[in-house]
Parts: sequence; C-alpha cells; structure tokens
Amino acid sequence: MPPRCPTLPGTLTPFLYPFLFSHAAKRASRPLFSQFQCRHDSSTSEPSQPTYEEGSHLNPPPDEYSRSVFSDKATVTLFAGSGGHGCISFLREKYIEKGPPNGGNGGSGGNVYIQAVRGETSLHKLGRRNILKAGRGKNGQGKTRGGERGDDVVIQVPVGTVVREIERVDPVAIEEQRMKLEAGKEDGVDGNGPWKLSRDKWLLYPAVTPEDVATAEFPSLPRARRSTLAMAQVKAPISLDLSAPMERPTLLAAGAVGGLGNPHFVTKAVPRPKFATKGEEGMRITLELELKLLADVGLVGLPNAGKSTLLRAMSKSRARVGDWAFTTLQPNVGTVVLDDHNGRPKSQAFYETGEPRTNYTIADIPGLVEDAHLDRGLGISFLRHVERARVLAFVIDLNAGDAVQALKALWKEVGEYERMKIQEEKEKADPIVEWSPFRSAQDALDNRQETIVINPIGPTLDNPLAPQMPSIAGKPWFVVATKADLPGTRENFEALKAYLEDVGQGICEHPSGQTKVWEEEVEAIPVSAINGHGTEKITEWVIGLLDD
Ligand SMILES: Nc1nc2c(ncn2[C@@H]2O[C@H](COP(=O)(O)OP(=O)(O)OP(=O)(O)O)[C@@H](O)[C@H]2O)c(=O)[nH]1
Ligand SMILES: [Mg+2]
Repeated sequence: MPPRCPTLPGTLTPFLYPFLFSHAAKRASRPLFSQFQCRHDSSTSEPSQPTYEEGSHLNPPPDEYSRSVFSDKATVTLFAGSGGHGCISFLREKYIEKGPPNGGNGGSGGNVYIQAVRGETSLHKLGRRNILKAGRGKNGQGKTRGGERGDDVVIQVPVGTVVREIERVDPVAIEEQRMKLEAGKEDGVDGNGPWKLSRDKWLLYPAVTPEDVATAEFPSLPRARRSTLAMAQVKAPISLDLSAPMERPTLLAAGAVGGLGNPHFVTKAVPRPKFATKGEEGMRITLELELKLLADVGLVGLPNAGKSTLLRAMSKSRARVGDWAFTTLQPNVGTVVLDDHNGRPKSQAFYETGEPRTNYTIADIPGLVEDAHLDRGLGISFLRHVERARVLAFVIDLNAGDAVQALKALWKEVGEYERMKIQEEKEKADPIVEWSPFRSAQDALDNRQETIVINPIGPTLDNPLAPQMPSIAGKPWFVVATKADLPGTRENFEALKAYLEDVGQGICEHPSGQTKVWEEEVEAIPVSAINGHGTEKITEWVIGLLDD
C-alpha cells in the first residue's frame, strides 16, 4: 500500500493554504493529537500542475474496487433449538433379567442471543443468511445419561441497531393455551382424555408393535415445560434499541427443554414403562433489524465531490471512485484506526463508556442532488442515511463553483427532508378518531360527526425540535473542502471560511434555515483527498466533536 501521505515531487507542495490553516488550528480548542501533524510546505503559492500517483490507493485503477456490500435493514427468522428426545432404556446386568428403567432425558436446545458490537458496520451478513437456527439438543442415552445441549447462536449486530419483532411462534405457549381450553373437559374428542390425544408426543420402545401403540395406555402427558432460562429472555414482543456496545449477549429465545426418559413414568402398575417423551419444539421468532446509527461521521456532499476518495484516504476502504456522478449508490462505511502502532491509542479520546477510543467510523453517503428531498435521484433513501450519523461532514468540491452555494444547497435538502420527516411523525402522533354518537333518530338523520384528536404529542411544525426526535440541524457538523490541490481553489475556500465565521457569529443565517441548531464553531478543513493531504486534521476535529 502506498504511504498515507505520499509526497510527490513537484506537486502540492504549497498545499492547503497554510496561513489559513494554522490560524484555524490555533483557534481550535481540541488539539488532541499533539504529535499528529501533517507535514506541509510553508509556501503559499497555488499549485500549477497537479499530478497524481496513477493506480495508487487514492487514485485506483477500475479493478481495485471492492464490491460494496452494505445493508441497513435485515429480516431474520430465528429458531431456538428443539429439545432432544428422552431415552427408553433398561438396566442390563448379569443375573438381572428385567432391570429397572434408566433412560436419560434429552438435552435442551441451543439458545439464540443478540449482541451489539463495535466493528460491525452493516446488516448485510444477517440479511443474506436470513434464517438462523440454534442446535437441537441431543437425545438422552441409557445408563441415565442426559443428552448434550444444542449449540447456541449469537447474532452480532452493529451498535445502533433497532430490533423489532414481527412474528413469534412459541409451541410451548400454543400447548399451554390448548391445555387451558381443554382443562374443563373430561374426555377428548376421541374419548381418550385431553392429554392422551397427543400420541405424537410419546416415544415408544422399538419392540412395541403398531397394535400395542394403538391400544397403549399412556399416563397423562406432562405439562409443556419451558427451560428455566426462559425467565431471562427479552420480553415479548421484542423491541430493542441497541445503541451501546454490549459486554454480554442478551437472550432472545431460550432453547426448548428435552424430553423425559422412561424412569419418569414408573408407577406401581407400570414398573418398566416402554415410553419416553419427545423434546419440545423450539420457538421461532421473525425479527426486523434496522441500523439507526450508521457511523460516527457521515460524509454529505453533492455527487462527484470526492467523498469516496476522502473515505479511501482516511480508512482502508476500497470504495468505488469515478469522475462522474453517482459512482456510489449505497453507503460505504470505513473505520479510521487511531492507534499509533505502539500498542497505545494515539489520542486521549474516549468512548461514551469511558474506555479509550481506538477508532471511529466514517460513512460515505451517496451524493445528494437538488430536490433530493422530493425523492429525486434516489434522494429520500440517501437522505435517510444522513440522520444516522453522529457528526456530519459536508464535503464541498472547491473546484466545482461557489463553495458557499454548494453548502447552502446541501443544507437545503437536508433541512427540507427533516421538515418532511417531522410532518410525517406529527401525523403519526396525532391519531384522529372519527366518532358519530347517534343519540337519537334525528341525530342519525343529521349524520352528525365529531372529530376527536387524542394526545397531540411529539414534535410539531411549531416546535420541530421537540425532545425524542433526532434533529439533523442539532448534530455537530463541519465542512471538508476537498480538491484543494487544484489551481484557483484558494479564493473559494477563503469565501467559504468567511461565510462559516459569519454563521458562527450570527451575522449570516444558519444554512439549515432553522433556529435551534448546533451552535459551536463550524470548522472548514481544506484537504486533497487524492493525495491524502490534510486528512489528519479531520481526525483531530472529529475526535473533538465525538468527545463533546
Ligand atoms: N484533484 C482532485 N481530485 C479529486 C480529489 N478527490 C477526489 N477527486 C476526484 O474526483 C472524482 C470523484 O471522486 P469520488 O470520490 O468518486 O466522488 P464521490 O463524491 O464519491 O462521487 P459520487 O459517489 O458519485 O457521489 C474522481 O475522479 C476523483 O479522482 C482531490 O482531492 N483532488
Ligand atoms: Mg462516491
């Protein structure tokens, strides 16, 4: 791999307007990476002939791209393990002709757990597998040996996943329900008593003939049993918001218990029972998973701004790069490792849990076009990702016209989208009940109708930033001014910087057009992603924002 900051002879030496940059660095109150400075020349003249290292990681040949695999939604069906069958066996020893029963119980089925972990960034693996089955418990064996437990399944999901239950089939609950319904009845439909209907729940000794089965007198079937672990299960219906990494997995579905061996059915009348019970069937749960938090930083920009190149410059991502719009059609998430390769984290940054931060994630979001909020150019599906980043980095191409206008255009789309979402939420939160209490015949003839609005809760248009709503304008943000290596971009950057200063001082309106916004200093960081220059400053800034 080429070095992170390749210094090409004759190019980019005056890179990144040092006089502007050093001023910003001085003002920034977050110098967490003291030893982490990008080397750049002190000359301030514009570059004349940009040349890039062809075929490098940042300017890759077409066959160097990895296929983007990302999914923010998945539906999975989980099967808890079924229990193993009980065993029918008898002691066999010399001089003991008809030994007592000694069949072991079946092992219980495997459990299904869920765990939110750092490092996972997408749900595509789960979406692809679709069905996850815990292992079945092994059958019991002779000499009172119980069956082995089935293998557990742990579903690992990215931090920020929301889990909702769609469907649940719990055979034990169905059985309990059936028993409750038939509890009062003396006899079942076939006159054998309610419990004896379930002949399929019994296992018979191999030597038993079909006639024996038909006429066999079974004892009452034991109640459907749940494993004791079921107490620790997440309450049904499952609804989880896994917004923090979990030290231990949480139990979603406990495996079913195993069947009972034949010693359980010994009575005076039947000292050597030739039957045992089958294991319970495991439950089936269908879950819908959705990624609420995509990454720590979301790159928001117009098409072709250089977002994917920036992601490649900052992480080991092999996102597709191309000199045309819509190269990226679904988010690419990259991880920026903060380690300085000496075994110690490089920064003094910490996760919310207090542990030292070792990395952060960046999502390269597909480009937004004008009227994206009206779903132009797959707009809504792209904008959906914007609200899933903790910090927004607006990527502005300094070589593509007025940077301030580009920033305003991006904020306009984001702001409009947010307004639409709030309106949608408001409609959901205002259940309208149409009610016609006909009190008299006359009333009915008049066809009177009343409309009652119950609990107008949640954010409204008057109060768009009401609590419990994630607000995009309230997220920390900054600007990455990219392609700063190209000639004639400095003025554009200066204008952008001046504009952001005005926004900070309240001279200019916030580009989102909203009033309740994130109010801290907005930094503009010039970079040349294609050369990997200036990206360290982004890391420094992001860490500061994530730490706040
Ligand atoms: N000169 C220069 N060119 C750059 C820089 N960054 C990206 N480019 C070029 O700009 C073009 C677009 O880059 P991408 O990274 O694909 O842009 P994008 O924003 O991901 O584009 P979409 O995915 O289509 O929205 C490519 O030809 C890059 O080589 C830069 O810092 N300097
Ligand atoms: Mg791209």
